[in-house]
Amino acid sequence: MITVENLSKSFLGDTGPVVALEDVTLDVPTGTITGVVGPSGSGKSTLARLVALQDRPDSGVIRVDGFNTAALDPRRLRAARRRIGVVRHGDLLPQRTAAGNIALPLEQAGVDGPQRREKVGTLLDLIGLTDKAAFYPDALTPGQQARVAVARALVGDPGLLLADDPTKDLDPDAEAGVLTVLDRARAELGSTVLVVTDDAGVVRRIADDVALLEGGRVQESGHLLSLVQDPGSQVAQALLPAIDAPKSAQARHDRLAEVVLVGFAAVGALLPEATTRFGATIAVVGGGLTRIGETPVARFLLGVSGSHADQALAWIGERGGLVRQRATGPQGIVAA
Ligand SMILES: Nc1ncnc2c1ncn2[C@@H]1O[C@H](COP(=O)(O)OP(=O)(O)OP(=O)(O)O)[C@@H](O)[C@H]1O
Repeated sequence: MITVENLSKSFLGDTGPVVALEDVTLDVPTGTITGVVGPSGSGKSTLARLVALQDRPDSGVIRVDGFNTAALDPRRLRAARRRIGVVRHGDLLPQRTAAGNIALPLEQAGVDGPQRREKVGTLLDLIGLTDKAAFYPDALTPGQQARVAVARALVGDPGLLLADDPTKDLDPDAEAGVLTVLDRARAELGSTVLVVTDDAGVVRRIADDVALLEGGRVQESGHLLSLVQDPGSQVAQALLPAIDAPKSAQARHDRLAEVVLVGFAAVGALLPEATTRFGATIAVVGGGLTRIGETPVARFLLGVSGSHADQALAWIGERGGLVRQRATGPQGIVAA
């Protein structure tokens, strides 16, 4: 179990100190995937280096299995580092096969042959590369190499799997393959995973929890599916489809409302049912549909017309849709 409390870190830049992280506290619940997402320069890689115990904070504490790592002697610090499986890109040993690369940390730890083979076999299966066990890195695609790097980081059963930008430079298929592996590590091995990325799509695809980092500070954090249903959430703004409807389209309706719908039932059935029940005309004027993990989530700008338009919107709200009316009159919240 790794905890991160009140971390701050500055560097000396060309024109003075640069604050990379300021008072960052992060909860990475056991057995979940937490995504830290933020723009370039927000401090993500600095945070990843500190969590990997490759660098020290100016202040704040990182605890591994309850121990404050700042107070550990060099031997214990090395042991704490081994509890964190860091996915390292592009440094597979070219003279070792895929299996040999995955096995290396076990060899270094003195694990015997049969145990090594069993563990490496399990991980090759997890990353879908059992048939490529004897291939050398240069015979693997970049996506396959990235999956081998994840397996190597997992081989010591780390308390935390840490991946800084795990889909960097990969094409969409290879990216999906790496994210599937991280997802399977959580689901099948019970791994606790921290992913640092500037790609909202990575967070949408695999994260249970999210922290939004900006200017070295955590702006918002929490359970992803809860945050997207929070009308004031910056995470929702960053991760849900943008609402971009032309003014002319907006003018044609009695009511305009932003609606967030979560889950198959809500996304598939609420709007058609509201149409039938209230005799309203409901048009999707803007926004779109996405997925958070396996859950479909829609953010639409709806144009609603008819004498029961308000009732239709209130009814959608009562059934769990988050409805914010943008009205042609004064703006108000119909239901939340
Ligand atoms: N070794 C360093 N020396 C000086 N400044 C640094 C150093 N490392 C990071 N910084 C600065 O700290 C801030 C945070 O950098 P960091 O690399 O952690 O951000 P990031 O979110 O990972 O960005 P990117 O996605 O572009 O890698 C930036 O202003 C960066 O220029």
